[in-house]
Amino acid sequence: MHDFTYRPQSPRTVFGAGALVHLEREIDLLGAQRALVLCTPGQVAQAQQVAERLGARAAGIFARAEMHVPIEAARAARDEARRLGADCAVAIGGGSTIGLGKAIALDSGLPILAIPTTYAGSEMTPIYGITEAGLKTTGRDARVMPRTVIYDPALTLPLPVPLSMTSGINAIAHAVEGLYAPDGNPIMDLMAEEGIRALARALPAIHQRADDMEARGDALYGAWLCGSVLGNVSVALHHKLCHTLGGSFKLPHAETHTVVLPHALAFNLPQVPAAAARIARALGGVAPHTVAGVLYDLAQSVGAPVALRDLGLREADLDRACELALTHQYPNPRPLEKAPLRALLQRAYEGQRP
Ligand SMILES: NC(=O)C1=CN([C@@H]2O[C@H](COP(=O)(O)OP(=O)(O)OC[C@H]3O[C@@H](n4cnc5c(N)ncnc54)[C@H](OP(=O)(O)O)[C@@H]3O)[C@@H](O)[C@H]2O)C=CC1
Ligand SMILES: O=C(O)/C=C\C(=O)CC(=O)O
Repeated sequence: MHDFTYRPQSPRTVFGAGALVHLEREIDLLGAQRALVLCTPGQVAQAQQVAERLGARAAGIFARAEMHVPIEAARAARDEARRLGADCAVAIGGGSTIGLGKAIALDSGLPILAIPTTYAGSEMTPIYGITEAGLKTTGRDARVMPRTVIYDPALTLPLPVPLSMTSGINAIAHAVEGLYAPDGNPIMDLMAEEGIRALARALPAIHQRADDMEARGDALYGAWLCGSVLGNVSVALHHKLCHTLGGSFKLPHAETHTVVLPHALAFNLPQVPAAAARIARALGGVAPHTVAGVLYDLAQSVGAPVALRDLGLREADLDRACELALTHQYPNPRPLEKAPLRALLQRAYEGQRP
């Protein structure tokens, strides 16, 4: 029996190969005249392409986005936006660049137009994260949700294959946890299942051929769906573990999601049969009790990491990681207890197949 409350939250979304040509139209629709373009230091060429397209409406480029949005970068970007009189920010890049745009918006309400070039999904969420003195704070605020998102698969062609694989699995993780979220709903379930299906199809194809435009489009379509799920529901143990490992042990974001997902899913699986059935369908009709192992195999088959020890975590850190994951718990279908959680972390550390 369905029982839910749903208030859709979604930016205006423009999707298609070559969709960047619609940038000027979308800036017009925002009523903006001076756009500050944001990017990471390595993506200045793409940012310049955007600035050239905007011509006189480009206020400048701020190329200091970095992972987990250090407060210093957020303050510098806010100052730059103010100094240049920017009336919108165009964030071209992955979750780090879009996160920087969100940090500006949180403070100033500046509208953001996001052009994602990874599959992390931040562009579809009202979730922000800012790191100060080594501590990452996350929150939800409608002000940080991008007003417009342009998805152009052509812009993802240069995304290196290893990052494409882990970023895609980061997106799958949003959908997996959306399927057992206490505030989920039937629309989110459909989007989550279809998002997992699209990414599970696309990643092996991109692994085979990085410039497969069809597969790049499929992966970005999956990222849109999975990001939308993240934007509308709560997340659970899996995301908590990844935020702990990323925030306190500086593990890389997408790779950590990739390693942890099969283990967190195996932990919750007995409690979530309906979610398992949908994931199983999305993965090609496998047996529902095998989905955690199938996701592990997917990661391994596309050359993605499967062990936390290969991401730089020390075995001596596992006890502390377990303690941290038990504090300020996210709602989870299976209650968290120390011994099984510590065992989960050990298996993820060693890279055992669940
Ligand atoms: N708030 C939310 O809802 C969400 C937030 N996040 C946050 O986002 C961050 C992670 O985002 P993620 O997307 O995984 O990674 P990043 O945005 O950090 O991108 C990773 C790297 O990818 C490279 N890159 C990006 N796009 C391209 C491209 N088209 N071609 C070549 N290289 C490219 C960049 O390299 P270079 O450095 O060389 O420029 C960049 O450093 C984390 O801080 C995470 O917490 C993630 C998901 C959701
Ligand atoms: O940490 C943030 O910036 C907010 C959410 C996420 O990173 C989601 C995720 O873990 O992929």
